[in-house]
Amino acid sequence: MSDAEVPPAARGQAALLGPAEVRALAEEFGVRPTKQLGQNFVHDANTVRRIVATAGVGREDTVLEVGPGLGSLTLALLDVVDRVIAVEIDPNLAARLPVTVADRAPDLADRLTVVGADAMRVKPSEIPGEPTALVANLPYNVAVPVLLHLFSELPSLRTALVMVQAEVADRLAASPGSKIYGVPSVKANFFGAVRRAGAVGRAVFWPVPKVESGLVRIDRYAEPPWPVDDENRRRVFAVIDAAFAQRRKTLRAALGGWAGSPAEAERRLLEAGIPPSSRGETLDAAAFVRLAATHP
Ligand SMILES: C[S@@+](CC[C@H](N)C(=O)[O-])C[C@H]1O[C@@H](n2cnc3c(N)ncnc32)[C@H](O)[C@@H]1O
Repeated sequence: MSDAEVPPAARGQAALLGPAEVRALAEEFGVRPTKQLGQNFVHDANTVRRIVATAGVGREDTVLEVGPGLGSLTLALLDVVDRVIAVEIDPNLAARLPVTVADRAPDLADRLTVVGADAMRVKPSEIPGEPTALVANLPYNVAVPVLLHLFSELPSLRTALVMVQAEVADRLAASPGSKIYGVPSVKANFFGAVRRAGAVGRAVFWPVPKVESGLVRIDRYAEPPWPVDDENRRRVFAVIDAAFAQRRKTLRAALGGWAGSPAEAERRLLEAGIPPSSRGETLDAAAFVRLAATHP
Protein backbone atom coordinates (compact mmCIF):
# COMPACT_ATOMS: atom_id res chain seq x y z
CA MET A 1 0.00 0.00 0.00
CA SER A 2 1.35 3.48 -0.82
CA ASP A 3 1.20 6.23 1.83
CA ALA A 4 -1.75 7.85 0.08
CA GLU A 5 -3.75 4.64 0.34
CA VAL A 6 -3.28 4.29 4.12
CA PRO A 7 -6.33 5.80 5.86
CA PRO A 8 -5.54 9.00 7.87
CA ALA A 9 -6.47 7.40 11.21
CA ALA A 10 -3.92 4.63 10.57
CA ARG A 11 -1.30 7.31 9.86
CA GLY A 12 -1.91 8.90 13.28
CA GLN A 13 -3.97 11.73 11.73
CA ALA A 14 -7.63 12.57 12.10
CA ALA A 15 -10.04 11.29 9.46
CA LEU A 16 -12.03 14.46 8.73
CA LEU A 17 -15.77 14.46 8.15
CA GLY A 18 -17.32 14.78 4.70
CA PRO A 19 -21.05 15.02 3.80
CA ALA A 20 -21.65 11.26 4.03
CA GLU A 21 -19.97 11.00 7.45
CA VAL A 22 -21.86 13.98 8.89
CA ARG A 23 -25.19 12.51 7.80
CA ALA A 24 -24.25 9.04 9.07
CA LEU A 25 -23.15 10.34 12.49
CA ALA A 26 -26.28 12.49 12.83
CA GLU A 27 -28.43 9.49 12.03
CA GLU A 28 -26.51 7.17 14.35
CA PHE A 29 -26.75 9.68 17.24
CA GLY A 30 -30.38 10.58 16.55
CA VAL A 31 -29.46 14.24 16.02
CA ARG A 32 -32.21 16.52 14.71
CA PRO A 33 -30.42 19.86 14.20
CA THR A 34 -32.21 22.73 15.95
CA LYS A 35 -32.22 26.41 14.97
CA GLN A 36 -32.39 27.40 18.61
CA LEU A 37 -28.91 25.94 19.17
CA GLY A 38 -27.64 27.14 15.77
CA GLN A 39 -26.89 23.58 14.73
CA ASN A 40 -25.46 23.74 11.23
CA PHE A 41 -22.65 21.25 10.88
CA VAL A 42 -19.70 21.73 8.53
CA HIS A 43 -19.11 18.82 6.16
CA ASP A 44 -16.18 20.12 4.18
CA ALA A 45 -12.61 19.19 5.11
CA ASN A 46 -11.10 22.15 3.23
CA THR A 47 -13.20 24.62 5.22
CA VAL A 48 -12.15 23.24 8.62
CA ARG A 49 -8.50 23.07 7.50
CA ARG A 50 -8.73 26.70 6.34
CA ILE A 51 -10.21 27.76 9.71
CA VAL A 52 -7.36 26.05 11.59
CA ALA A 53 -4.72 27.59 9.29
CA THR A 54 -6.25 31.09 9.57
CA ALA A 55 -6.32 30.77 13.37
CA GLY A 56 -2.53 30.43 13.25
CA VAL A 57 -2.56 27.84 16.05
CA GLY A 58 0.12 25.19 16.53
CA ARG A 59 1.55 22.59 18.84
CA GLU A 60 2.08 25.17 21.63
CA ASP A 61 -1.65 25.97 21.82
CA THR A 62 -4.48 24.80 24.02
CA VAL A 63 -7.58 25.58 21.99
CA LEU A 64 -11.01 26.28 23.37
CA GLU A 65 -13.66 25.20 20.87
CA VAL A 66 -17.24 26.30 21.48
CA GLY A 67 -19.93 24.07 20.02
CA PRO A 68 -17.96 21.14 18.59
CA GLY A 69 -21.19 19.54 17.34
CA LEU A 70 -20.38 16.32 15.48
CA GLY A 71 -16.63 17.07 15.63
CA SER A 72 -15.84 18.45 12.14
CA LEU A 73 -13.59 21.26 13.37
CA THR A 74 -12.45 19.36 16.47
CA LEU A 75 -10.83 16.64 14.34
CA ALA A 76 -8.96 19.21 12.24
CA LEU A 77 -7.76 21.00 15.40
CA LEU A 78 -6.53 17.79 17.03
CA ASP A 79 -4.19 17.24 14.08
CA VAL A 80 -2.41 20.51 14.76
CA VAL A 81 -2.63 21.69 18.40
CA ASP A 82 -1.57 20.34 21.78
CA ARG A 83 -4.99 20.22 23.43
CA VAL A 84 -8.61 20.94 22.61
CA ILE A 85 -11.13 21.81 25.30
CA ALA A 86 -14.56 21.62 23.69
CA VAL A 87 -17.59 23.24 25.35
CA GLU A 88 -20.89 21.86 24.05
CA ILE A 89 -24.36 22.65 25.41
CA ASP A 90 -26.16 19.70 23.78
CA PRO A 91 -25.69 16.73 26.16
CA ASN A 92 -26.12 14.17 23.38
CA LEU A 93 -23.42 15.77 21.21
CA ALA A 94 -21.13 16.29 24.23
CA ALA A 95 -21.40 12.61 25.16
CA ARG A 96 -20.81 11.37 21.60
CA LEU A 97 -17.81 13.51 20.68
CA PRO A 98 -15.14 11.44 22.52
CA VAL A 99 -16.44 8.31 20.78
CA THR A 100 -16.21 9.91 17.33
CA VAL A 101 -12.69 11.14 18.07
CA ALA A 102 -11.62 7.72 19.40
CA ASP A 103 -12.86 6.19 16.11
CA ARG A 104 -11.49 8.75 13.69
CA ALA A 105 -8.32 9.92 15.45
CA PRO A 106 -7.39 7.19 17.96
CA ASP A 107 -3.82 8.46 18.43
CA LEU A 108 -5.04 11.99 19.18
CA ALA A 109 -8.00 11.20 21.43
CA ASP A 110 -6.18 11.96 24.68
CA ARG A 111 -5.70 15.57 23.52
CA LEU A 112 -9.45 16.23 23.84
CA THR A 113 -11.49 17.25 26.90
CA VAL A 114 -15.22 17.80 26.48
CA VAL A 115 -17.08 20.10 28.87
CA GLY A 116 -20.88 19.92 28.84
CA ALA A 117 -21.83 23.56 29.48
CA ASP A 118 -23.38 26.75 28.12
CA ALA A 119 -20.49 28.80 26.70
CA MET A 120 -22.38 32.02 27.47
CA ARG A 121 -22.15 31.28 31.18
CA VAL A 122 -19.26 28.86 31.57
CA LYS A 123 -16.93 29.77 34.44
CA PRO A 124 -13.12 29.65 34.25
CA SER A 125 -13.18 27.02 37.05
CA GLU A 126 -15.13 24.68 34.72
CA ILE A 127 -12.43 24.88 32.03
CA PRO A 128 -9.64 22.43 32.76
CA GLY A 129 -6.58 24.38 31.63
CA GLU A 130 -5.63 27.78 30.30
CA PRO A 131 -6.72 28.03 26.67
CA THR A 132 -4.50 30.21 24.51
CA ALA A 133 -6.86 30.40 21.52
CA LEU A 134 -10.57 30.24 20.78
CA VAL A 135 -11.35 28.53 17.48
CA ALA A 136 -15.02 27.92 16.80
CA ASN A 137 -17.87 27.77 14.38
CA LEU A 138 -20.09 29.67 16.80
CA PRO A 139 -23.83 29.15 17.25
CA TYR A 140 -25.02 32.23 15.35
CA ASN A 141 -27.72 33.54 17.66
CA VAL A 142 -25.34 33.84 20.63
CA ALA A 143 -22.01 34.46 18.85
CA VAL A 144 -21.30 37.97 20.15
CA PRO A 145 -22.23 37.35 23.83
CA VAL A 146 -20.19 34.12 23.82
CA LEU A 147 -17.18 35.89 22.33
CA LEU A 148 -17.33 38.78 24.82
CA HIS A 149 -17.95 36.48 27.78
CA LEU A 150 -14.93 34.32 26.96
CA PHE A 151 -12.58 37.27 26.34
CA SER A 152 -13.74 38.78 29.65
CA GLU A 153 -13.40 35.62 31.72
CA LEU A 154 -10.33 33.94 30.20
CA PRO A 155 -7.30 36.26 30.17
CA SER A 156 -5.16 33.40 28.83
CA LEU A 157 -6.94 33.67 25.43
CA ARG A 158 -4.51 35.55 23.19
CA THR A 159 -6.36 35.06 19.93
CA ALA A 160 -9.68 33.97 18.46
CA LEU A 161 -10.72 32.81 15.02
CA VAL A 162 -14.46 32.39 14.82
CA MET A 163 -16.97 31.67 12.11
CA VAL A 164 -20.14 33.73 12.50
CA GLN A 165 -22.97 35.03 10.33
CA ALA A 166 -21.36 37.26 7.63
CA GLU A 167 -23.31 40.32 8.80
CA VAL A 168 -22.08 39.84 12.36
CA ALA A 169 -18.52 39.38 11.09
CA ASP A 170 -18.83 42.72 9.27
CA ARG A 171 -20.19 44.41 12.37
CA LEU A 172 -17.48 43.03 14.64
CA ALA A 173 -14.75 44.25 12.31
CA ALA A 174 -16.35 47.63 11.43
CA SER A 175 -14.46 50.89 11.99
CA PRO A 176 -15.77 54.09 13.64
CA GLY A 177 -17.86 56.17 11.28
CA SER A 178 -19.25 53.21 9.39
CA LYS A 179 -23.02 52.61 9.43
CA ILE A 180 -22.59 49.13 10.86
CA TYR A 181 -20.17 50.18 13.60
CA GLY A 182 -21.82 49.54 16.93
CA VAL A 183 -21.72 47.82 20.32
CA PRO A 184 -20.07 44.56 19.12
CA SER A 185 -17.38 46.48 17.19
CA VAL A 186 -16.31 48.68 20.14
CA LYS A 187 -16.54 45.96 22.76
CA ALA A 188 -14.45 43.54 20.68
CA ASN A 189 -11.94 46.37 20.15
CA PHE A 190 -11.73 46.85 23.90
CA PHE A 191 -9.93 43.48 24.04
CA GLY A 192 -7.88 43.48 20.86
CA ALA A 193 -7.42 44.09 17.16
CA VAL A 194 -10.29 42.74 15.07
CA ARG A 195 -10.26 41.87 11.38
CA ARG A 196 -12.33 40.00 8.80
CA ALA A 197 -10.47 36.83 7.88
CA GLY A 198 -12.49 35.34 5.04
CA ALA A 199 -15.91 34.29 3.79
CA VAL A 200 -17.62 30.89 3.88
CA GLY A 201 -20.53 29.91 1.64
CA ARG A 202 -23.69 28.15 2.72
CA ALA A 203 -23.01 24.90 0.85
CA VAL A 204 -20.44 23.59 3.35
CA PHE A 205 -23.11 23.13 6.04
CA TRP A 206 -25.76 20.59 6.83
CA PRO A 207 -28.47 21.66 7.14
CA VAL A 208 -27.84 24.54 4.70
CA PRO A 209 -28.33 27.85 6.60
CA LYS A 210 -30.24 30.85 5.19
CA VAL A 211 -27.26 33.18 5.65
CA GLU A 212 -23.67 33.44 4.46
CA SER A 213 -20.85 33.08 6.99
CA GLY A 214 -17.68 35.01 7.68
CA LEU A 215 -14.47 34.49 9.60
CA VAL A 216 -13.29 37.01 12.17
CA ARG A 217 -9.96 37.09 13.93
CA ILE A 218 -9.36 38.91 17.21
CA ASP A 219 -5.82 39.28 18.53
CA ARG A 220 -5.74 40.41 22.13
CA TYR A 221 -3.52 43.45 22.72
CA ALA A 222 -0.17 42.11 23.94
CA GLU A 223 0.18 45.36 25.90
CA PRO A 224 -3.33 46.65 26.51
CA PRO A 225 -3.55 50.40 25.94
CA TRP A 226 -5.92 50.72 28.95
CA PRO A 227 -6.75 48.79 32.14
CA VAL A 228 -8.71 45.64 31.28
CA ASP A 229 -9.69 44.59 34.80
CA ASP A 230 -13.33 43.63 35.44
CA GLU A 231 -14.20 46.97 37.02
CA ASN A 232 -12.91 49.05 34.14
CA ARG A 233 -14.51 46.72 31.60
CA ARG A 234 -17.90 47.10 33.28
CA ARG A 235 -17.59 50.88 33.36
CA VAL A 236 -16.52 51.11 29.73
CA PHE A 237 -19.21 48.67 28.56
CA ALA A 238 -21.88 50.66 30.48
CA VAL A 239 -21.09 53.87 28.62
CA ILE A 240 -20.87 52.04 25.27
CA ASP A 241 -24.34 50.55 25.87
CA ALA A 242 -25.73 53.98 26.83
CA ALA A 243 -24.21 55.72 23.79
CA PHE A 244 -25.60 53.23 21.27
CA ALA A 245 -29.01 52.75 22.92
CA GLN A 246 -30.01 56.02 21.21
CA ARG A 247 -27.57 56.05 18.35
CA ARG A 248 -29.23 58.87 16.40
CA LYS A 249 -28.96 61.33 19.30
CA THR A 250 -25.92 63.43 20.05
CA LEU A 251 -23.82 62.06 22.87
CA ARG A 252 -24.81 64.99 25.09
CA ALA A 253 -28.45 63.81 24.86
CA ALA A 254 -27.84 60.06 24.67
CA LEU A 255 -25.64 60.04 27.77
CA GLY A 256 -27.97 62.14 29.96
CA GLY A 257 -29.18 59.06 31.83
CA TRP A 258 -25.70 57.63 32.25
CA ALA A 259 -24.25 60.92 33.56
CA GLY A 260 -27.30 62.09 35.54
CA SER A 261 -28.17 64.98 33.23
CA PRO A 262 -27.31 66.25 29.72
CA ALA A 263 -25.29 69.08 31.31
CA GLU A 264 -23.21 66.60 33.29
CA ALA A 265 -22.84 64.44 30.17
CA GLU A 266 -21.52 67.51 28.33
CA ARG A 267 -19.04 68.24 31.12
CA ARG A 268 -17.70 64.69 31.04
CA LEU A 269 -17.53 64.59 27.24
CA LEU A 270 -15.46 67.78 27.24
CA GLU A 271 -13.24 66.38 29.99
CA ALA A 272 -12.61 63.33 27.76
CA GLY A 273 -11.86 65.57 24.75
CA ILE A 274 -14.99 64.51 22.85
CA PRO A 275 -17.29 67.07 21.14
CA PRO A 276 -20.69 66.81 22.93
CA SER A 277 -22.50 67.14 19.58
CA SER A 278 -20.82 64.00 18.18
CA ARG A 279 -22.49 60.58 18.00
CA GLY A 280 -21.38 57.28 19.51
CA GLU A 281 -20.75 55.75 16.11
CA THR A 282 -17.79 58.10 15.58
CA LEU A 283 -15.90 57.14 18.76
CA ASP A 284 -13.22 54.47 18.91
CA ALA A 285 -12.66 52.22 21.92
CA ALA A 286 -9.98 54.59 23.31
CA ALA A 287 -12.50 57.47 23.42
CA PHE A 288 -15.03 55.31 25.30
CA VAL A 289 -12.31 54.35 27.78
CA ARG A 290 -11.50 58.06 28.37
CA LEU A 291 -15.17 58.83 28.78
CA ALA A 292 -15.71 56.01 31.29
CA ALA A 293 -12.76 57.34 33.31
CA THR A 294 -14.65 60.61 33.93
CA HIS A 295 -17.25 58.67 35.94
CA PRO A 296 -16.63 59.40 39.62
C1 LIG B 1 -22.84 26.10 14.09
S1 LIG B 1 -22.82 24.59 15.04
C2 LIG B 1 -21.12 24.13 14.83
C3 LIG B 1 -20.84 22.66 14.97
C4 LIG B 1 -19.41 22.22 14.61
N1 LIG B 1 -18.42 22.99 15.29
C5 LIG B 1 -19.20 22.29 13.13
O1 LIG B 1 -18.45 23.17 12.68
O2 LIG B 1 -19.77 21.47 12.42
C6 LIG B 1 -22.93 25.24 16.69
C7 LIG B 1 -22.73 24.25 17.83
O3 LIG B 1 -22.81 24.97 19.06
C8 LIG B 1 -23.59 24.27 20.01
N2 LIG B 1 -24.14 25.30 20.93
C9 LIG B 1 -25.23 26.11 20.74
N3 LIG B 1 -25.37 26.98 21.76
C10 LIG B 1 -24.33 26.73 22.61
C11 LIG B 1 -23.92 27.31 23.84
N4 LIG B 1 -24.61 28.34 24.39
N5 LIG B 1 -22.83 26.81 24.46
C12 LIG B 1 -22.11 25.78 23.90
N6 LIG B 1 -22.46 25.20 22.73
C13 LIG B 1 -23.54 25.67 22.08
C14 LIG B 1 -24.62 23.54 19.16
O4 LIG B 1 -25.18 22.45 19.86
C15 LIG B 1 -23.75 23.14 17.96
O5 LIG B 1 -23.08 21.92 18.21
